[in-house]
Amino acid sequence: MQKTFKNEKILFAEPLFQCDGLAGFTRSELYENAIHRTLRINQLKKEHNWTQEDFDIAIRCLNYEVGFVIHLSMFIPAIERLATDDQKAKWLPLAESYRILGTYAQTELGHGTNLMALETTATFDPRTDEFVLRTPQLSSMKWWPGSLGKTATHAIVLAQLIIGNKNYGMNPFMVQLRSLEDHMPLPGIIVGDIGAKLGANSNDNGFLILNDVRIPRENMLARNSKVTKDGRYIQTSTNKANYATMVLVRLSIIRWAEDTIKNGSLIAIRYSAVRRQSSLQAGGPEMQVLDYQTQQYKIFPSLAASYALFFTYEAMMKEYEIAYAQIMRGNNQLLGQIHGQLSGLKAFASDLVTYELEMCRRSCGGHGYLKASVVGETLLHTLPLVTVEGDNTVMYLQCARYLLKQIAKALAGQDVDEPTSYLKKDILSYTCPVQKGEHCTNPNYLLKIYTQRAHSAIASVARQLQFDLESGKDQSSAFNNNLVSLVQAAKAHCQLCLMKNFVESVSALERTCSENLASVLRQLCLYFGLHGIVTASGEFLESEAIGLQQLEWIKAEELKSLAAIRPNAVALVDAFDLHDQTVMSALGRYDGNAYQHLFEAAKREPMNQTQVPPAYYKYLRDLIKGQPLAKL
Ligand SMILES: CCCCCCCC/C=C\CCC/C=C/C(=O)SCCNC(=O)CCNC(=O)[C@H](O)C(C)(C)COP(=O)(O)OP(=O)(O)OC[C@H]1O[C@@H](n2cnc3c(N)ncnc32)[C@H](O)[C@@H]1OP(=O)(O)O
Ligand SMILES: Cc1cc2nc3c(=O)[nH]c(=O)nc-3n(C[C@H](O)[C@H](O)[C@H](O)COP(=O)(O)OP(=O)(O)OC[C@H]3O[C@@H](n4cnc5c(N)ncnc54)[C@H](O)[C@@H]3O)c2cc1C
Repeated sequence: MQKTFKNEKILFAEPLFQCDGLAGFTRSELYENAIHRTLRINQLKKEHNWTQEDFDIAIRCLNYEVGFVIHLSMFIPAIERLATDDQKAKWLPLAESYRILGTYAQTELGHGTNLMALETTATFDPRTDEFVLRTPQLSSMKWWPGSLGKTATHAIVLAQLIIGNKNYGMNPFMVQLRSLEDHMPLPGIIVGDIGAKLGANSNDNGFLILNDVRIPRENMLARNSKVTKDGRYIQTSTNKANYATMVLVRLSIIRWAEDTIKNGSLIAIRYSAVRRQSSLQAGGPEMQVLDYQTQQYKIFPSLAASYALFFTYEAMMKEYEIAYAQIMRGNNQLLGQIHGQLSGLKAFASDLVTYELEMCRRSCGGHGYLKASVVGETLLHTLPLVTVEGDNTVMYLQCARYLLKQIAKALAGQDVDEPTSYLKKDILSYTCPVQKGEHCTNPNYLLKIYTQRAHSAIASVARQLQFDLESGKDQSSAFNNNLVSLVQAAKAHCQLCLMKNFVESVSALERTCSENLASVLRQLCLYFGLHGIVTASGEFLESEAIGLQQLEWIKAEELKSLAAIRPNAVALVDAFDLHDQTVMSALGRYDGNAYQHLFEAAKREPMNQTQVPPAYYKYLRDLIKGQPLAKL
């Protein structure tokens, strides 16, 4: 599942990367530890000639609990995508050698989603051949960018470009924030950390106020548009190309989601295999809770989602690489497709894993509420994924906007993109492939059902929009009147994508792997498909992709699937090949000694380093001895 990290032993031999001790760290300690880790991984990379992929896998092995995440995942990719060749030659060597440390400063206190309304300005001053960057008001200050608070020496600031009295929209500007001599903020720069978050507190997300900060004209990243010395704005590519960095990060978030749900399902399944509680026969032996159908119903979706997201990430990486290669050659033909696909899939993947991680946590009973189980911490660290790189609702709507364009092309008899080729089919010619109970065991039949449901959802909302427009609603009112259905259509398309990638990937694997492995993967793929229909049965019925009889067969087959997966459940999470130090959970250790590891973790609890707590001497002693308490 995860390319086995041949350097795991090297990494986890060092105390710095042993995660037991992170509990109880203060924010400053977490922050410092994260920086220390990234720089040490960099040293290991040089010492052992690791590849960039090894470096990335090392960071994933540490659950991204490292420093400079934005520098690595956004600042450098943004230079690669938004800078001219000369600008790349200047800035990339500095960034790649950590001589400058960067962030991607787009979101403001008052705006995150609506990029068109960003308030930070960059006004061209032809007299000095400079841009003057300003934070006009409180709501304009940059707010949230990772590493901005205490680390970044530079930021790619997204600002409204003003020339004369004309606004040329959002453009990217390289701005130095701190001195490279003493790290102090430069004149006109006010920066700081925005405060503690629910999770990811090793990251110094920050705020930035720009008070008439001057930068040379050459600091506008000018791959897609530039300003000449005499103040002319020249657009060399679509402004949408300035959004390219976000597309890449949305792809990375799908893999982040895959990594977190693998951790969650591994913890839940391994713990459920060792936890014995209650018995079915009076006086009989206590059962492994993994044998309760309800426990399987709770956690096998996370197991199936782990594999589904793995296959979808692999497929989308290939799709992205093709699109990116074309875009970097100036051909933006695939930009709309990759944006629409990754907007929706980032939202669907992060929604899916945050829901399933909570189910994994609940399945661990009381111990799921201990930090030492880690499944709760994993959820906290995953929660931002439904917001970062675009709030999920807004991302679904971007995907829906893409789907509406595609179905309009399909209905006009024009070519459509491969991911939406199903919209060319005649929706009325569909017949449900499941005509007998045993048909439910065919993933390809299920795929046809998913396809019809997605097609129907998109066609339905397109018709409703058309009806609203013809009834006299203006474009934005008609759109707002159908947002819920648009999100529903985008989700239907994304769920189809996951199912399609799962079915096609297993089918491809069957040609090379053993029949035993093929049958296990087929079973999991089948379960993923059945469960998806059951959990959204209303939409599948509404679209007439299935009828009540089919739903009855599918629900029965889903429950049978649980029993079929049970014998392989532990092996399927072991196949993730995750080191105990990656999972970090006392409940999910490979040796299965959950109680021993829980007790070891409790003994490490700082409060247990003394037998008598300080509070005893302050408050309890007199109380217990019946002596009057001093005024508190
Ligand atoms: C090695 C270690 C690394 C580890 C890896 C870790 C991975 C990193 C994971 C987590 C880190 C995350 C840190 C967080 C970073 C951030 O959050 S950065 C800020 C992100 N902000 C957003 O995403 C803002 C969301 N809003 C938007 O994208 C836009 O405002 C919009 C909602 C899309 C609306 O766009 P716009 O205002 O322009 O208006 P529209 O009319 O909707 O769109 C106009 C046309 O542009 C097309 N479009 C829009 N966005 C994109 C895009 N991103 N790419 C391509 N094209 C885009 C849109 O389709 C319209 O086109 P059309 O006119 O042809 O239809
Ligand atoms: C941990 C973390 C790290 C981050 N790192 C960075 C970073 O490095 N750089 C950076 O620039 N930003 C960063 N961000 C900011 C992030 O990109 C924004 O928070 C995100 O884009 C959402 O925007 P918002 O916060 O303005 O939410 P809003 O858009 O204000 O969302 C609030 C509500 O309004 C709804 N809504 C908004 N617009 C619409 C619409 N058009 N239609 C329907 N509903 C709508 C949303 O669905 C949501 O329910 C980070 C955020 C977090 C939490």
